[in-house]
Amino acid sequence: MKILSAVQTREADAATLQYEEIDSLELMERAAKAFACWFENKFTPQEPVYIFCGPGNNGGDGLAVARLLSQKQYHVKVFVVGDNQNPSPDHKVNLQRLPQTIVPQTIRSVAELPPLHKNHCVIDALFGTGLNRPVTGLFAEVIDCLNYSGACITAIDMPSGLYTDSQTPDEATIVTAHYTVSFELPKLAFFLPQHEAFVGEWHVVPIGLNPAFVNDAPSDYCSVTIDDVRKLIKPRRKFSHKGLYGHALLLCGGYGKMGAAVLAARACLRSGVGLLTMQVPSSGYTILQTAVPEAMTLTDNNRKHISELPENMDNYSVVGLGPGMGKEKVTKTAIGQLLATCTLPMVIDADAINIIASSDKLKAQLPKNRIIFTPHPKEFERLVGASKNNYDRLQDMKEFCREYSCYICLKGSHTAICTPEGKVYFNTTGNAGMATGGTGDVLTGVLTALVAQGYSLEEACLLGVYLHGLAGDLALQKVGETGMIASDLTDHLPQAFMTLTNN
Ligand SMILES: NC(=O)C1=CN([C@@H]2O[C@H](COP(=O)(O)OP(=O)(O)OC[C@H]3O[C@@H](n4cnc5c(N)ncnc54)[C@H](OP(=O)(O)O)[C@@H]3O)[C@@H](O)[C@H]2O)[C@H](O)CC1
Ligand SMILES: [K+]
Repeated sequence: MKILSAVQTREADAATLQYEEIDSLELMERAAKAFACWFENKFTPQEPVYIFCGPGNNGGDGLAVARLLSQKQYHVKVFVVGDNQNPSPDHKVNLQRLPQTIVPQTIRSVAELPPLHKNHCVIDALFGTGLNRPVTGLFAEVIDCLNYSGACITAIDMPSGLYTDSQTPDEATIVTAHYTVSFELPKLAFFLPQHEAFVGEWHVVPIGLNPAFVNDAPSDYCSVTIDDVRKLIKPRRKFSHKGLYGHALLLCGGYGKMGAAVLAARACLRSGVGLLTMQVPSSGYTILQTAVPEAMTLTDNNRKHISELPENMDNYSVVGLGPGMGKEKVTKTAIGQLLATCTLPMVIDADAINIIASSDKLKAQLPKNRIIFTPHPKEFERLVGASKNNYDRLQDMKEFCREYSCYICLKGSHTAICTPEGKVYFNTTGNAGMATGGTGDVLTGVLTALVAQGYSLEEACLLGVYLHGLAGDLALQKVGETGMIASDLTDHLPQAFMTLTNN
């Protein structure tokens, strides 16, 4: 699903009005209906609904929603904040359309706010995509009171005060919504970790913006949906043999960290690879052969660390490396040799990223269009450098991927996948239970398996990251967040694949 900027959203509105020959009031009515429908499914009419409206079309939406909810027996109160000297035209019309039973109250100071408490439902319709400066003064005081009240806040389109697609200044006051219901498409701000407390749980509701306009609008940002990844799945052939599904090589593990190699190996096997060879330090031989009998195991001459490559690299279709590897000098030398000689695609994680990040010489050896990096934010910072904020981090990631013609899966709540062309896809599966040791090793195994099977690097990133999160979501239903461990993900990978293939 494409992510448009605030400016593009306005253009999409205008295009919709033009092509569908409707007026802006009708589009607002569609938006209000879509929001009200979501709201009715979420909240019963038992509790009073307090709607706080600003001067623009976001406020207009709030007024239209008030009318629609009151028709559905909700007990609605409307508060128009500020002197409302210059309401938008559609705000004005919807104010007049309020039924007589709703008498809007103007809020000119916080002393005029109604008492609010935990059981109240608040709808935030102060500002949406038209916000053009930090919220201060009366609006900021009102937002502080709403946040402090503990009431359940649902934001229309955007939590008021948060910028749609650029860094919100530090001094700004922002609604901390429990839910945000966004029109037609998600906003870039929803995918950045520092906004979690403001956006809450977000949902997208369709309002019928012109599909041709949305399709043609240039954007570097997309979110990944189940339909996007379903299309990528390559069905297995009836007359199949293991040779058709690639031979992966995983260079993983170190003394005391063989578990990382086991997790990556199991995930690789659970993701459909034809054959898997593990190269591990010799102390890991028995562990690997016992824990993962399906994998072939080669032992390194070094007892504790990976220090060399297998003799014949021609046997393999892809190399995955990093989990549990450590940063020993011998390992760095082996990675140097790999980058200098290997012509295979590579999935590079964990300490392999740290080793490359610490050496300009290794960075200069990175082959073009053959590498997927899977850093967590700290590894990313070591590889790419520190960024001022998370928007700058997205820019820095795009520049790095362009410069090195590589892919990056920046792991997080919405893992961001960046391509060498500078396109960024945000994943939409996964949960906080996955924030535990070893889940990254699982991702390395999944991606390596997909590349082995002939998926392009981009397809492997989109599908693999989605499946990894989906396995976490399926595990969540069985074990919950707190007790989840990385092995739960490998256990649920088969079901994740089945969810995408419907069998
Ligand atoms: N396609 C869609 O998604 C549709 C969305 N709709 C809704 O419309 C809003 C966007 O409406 P818009 O009128 O453009 O903007 P806002 O309502 O967000 O705010 C604009 C008004 O707010 C004033 N403003 C802006 N920033 C501040 C601030 N920091 N403090 C005080 N006042 C502020 C601005 O006044 P100016 O002084 O700048 O002139 C405007 O008065 C979108 O989010 C959806 O909710 C449509 O309903 C349907 C299509
Ligand atoms: K809002």
